[in-house]
Amino acid sequence: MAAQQELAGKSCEPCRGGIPPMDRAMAESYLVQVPGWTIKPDPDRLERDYRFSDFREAQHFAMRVGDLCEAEGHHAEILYGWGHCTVTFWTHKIKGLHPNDFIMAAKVEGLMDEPYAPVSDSMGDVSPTARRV
Ligand SMILES: C[C@H](O)[C@H](O)[C@H]1CNC2=NC(N)=NC(=O)C2=N1
Repeated sequence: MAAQQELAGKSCEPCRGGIPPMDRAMAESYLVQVPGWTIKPDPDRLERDYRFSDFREAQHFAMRVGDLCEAEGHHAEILYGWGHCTVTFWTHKIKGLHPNDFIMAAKVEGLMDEPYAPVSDSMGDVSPTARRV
């Protein structure tokens, strides 16, 4: 938990490539700092599936994750549906894992401590021209 908070306090550094992705041993040493996350292969990526009590809670979480990613300039793949949200990070330029991915995972963990607030009210303010058709 303390290790996770330390990781969450860091910021993502731009990764322009030209370096190898983390090897498994290094990745495992970071993984212990973000309990609940797992490493999936090809390319190596960091993933966690979160459970919620309904669709809107999962949607709310997915949107908060999206906002966090945009703020940090490091973006998750997000898949959500009724009662679940899967969040995946890897670093595209190096086709694998970078410390940025673990920093983001630790920050996403912090979102789980925030209270649920529905998003439908704020979405009502979206101008018609901004809507997708
Ligand atoms: C140019 C820009 O910084 C890059 O394309 C960023 C954007 N967001 C990203 N997000 C993730 N998850 N991995 C990346 O390699 C990545 N690269």
